[in-house]
Amino acid sequence: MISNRKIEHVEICLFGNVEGFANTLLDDVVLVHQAMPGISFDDIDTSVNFLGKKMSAPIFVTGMTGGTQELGKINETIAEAINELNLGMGVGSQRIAIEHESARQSFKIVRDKAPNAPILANIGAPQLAKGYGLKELEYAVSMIEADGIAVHLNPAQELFQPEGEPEYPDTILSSLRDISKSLGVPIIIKETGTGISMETAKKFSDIGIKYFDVSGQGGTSWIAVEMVRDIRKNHWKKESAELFADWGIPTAASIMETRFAVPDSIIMGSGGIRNGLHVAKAIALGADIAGMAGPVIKKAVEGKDSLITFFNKIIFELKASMMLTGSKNIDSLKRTQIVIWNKLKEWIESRGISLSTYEKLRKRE
Ligand SMILES: CC(C)CCOP(=O)(O)OP(=O)(O)O
Ligand SMILES: [Mg+2]
Repeated sequence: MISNRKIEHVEICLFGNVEGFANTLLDDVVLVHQAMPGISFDDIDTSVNFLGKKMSAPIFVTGMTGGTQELGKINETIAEAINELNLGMGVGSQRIAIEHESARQSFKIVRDKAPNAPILANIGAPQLAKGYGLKELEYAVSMIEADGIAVHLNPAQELFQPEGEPEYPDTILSSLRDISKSLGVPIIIKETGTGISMETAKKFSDIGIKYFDVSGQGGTSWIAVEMVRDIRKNHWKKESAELFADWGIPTAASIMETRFAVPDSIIMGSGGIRNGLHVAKAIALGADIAGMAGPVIKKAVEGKDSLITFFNKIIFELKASMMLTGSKNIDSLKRTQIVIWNKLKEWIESRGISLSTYEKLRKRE
């Protein structure tokens, strides 16, 4: 029963050991301190526009859950918090709500509680290879009056999921190209903890899709989540899942690869973003906004106030990073001076990305 998988996913993300298998490489990005910042803390403006709507800060809760009454409660708490703070959020895969009418309210509650926020619908790419088309994506969007839809790419997770569907034929690309022409809202290509490469970003920009949620390695490992499910079921894949638990492209590298491959893309830097300094680094490195999931759901189950306190801490840390780099707003943060060293420098050199070329793209010159 699909709802069992939905509940297991959340329970494992909350209480399981599914992080720390890998590294975002954000530690290899240093924001250069400016001792004479030229701005005062209270003058800092963290607002951004995303999906045609204004957010108070470049912080987006990426799609996680939905499908049952209790999972709907989590969506409700997150929606109340992002509504109060003028942030944005996505929902978890709506496949369950397309297949079961009873699951719809757990997603609809998000728009009810956040009437003006930028909100993303969510469908998995495997379903596009198994008959889903414009009708299903339009239904997912209309269910929550979404401003866009995240199509999640999760081949690694499907490979190790006991009941997984590791089916990613190129027909998904032609189907998305056709759907994007009539859908009416943008399609965001969203990875799920293993990151987007230059080659993958290019495949989607070639069909006119330029929104990416990179969801790189370094946060929740969805291979590890499915490994836990394999172990519980004593599934033969469990040991192989452990071998691949740290598979993927580190978040910092994936932001750079996507920006380099598609200079005019809109990038959500996500995967292991845990604090406001990570948010600032992701944006300085080349993302337009930052995405968070794991830490948000952990606070959401403590209640709205706990989640709001958490977001306020993140926003303070973002503003502190902006103060100490002399960045008065998010556009200037995108152009602030950075150092890229250690493993991240080795990664981009071995991938043929020239730092001088990248600097121009990063600063949108
Ligand atoms: C997107 C992923 C991180 C979580 C959902 O994976 P899933 O295969 O259970 O999603 P579906 O219900 O769409 O198959
Ligand atoms: Mg799936």
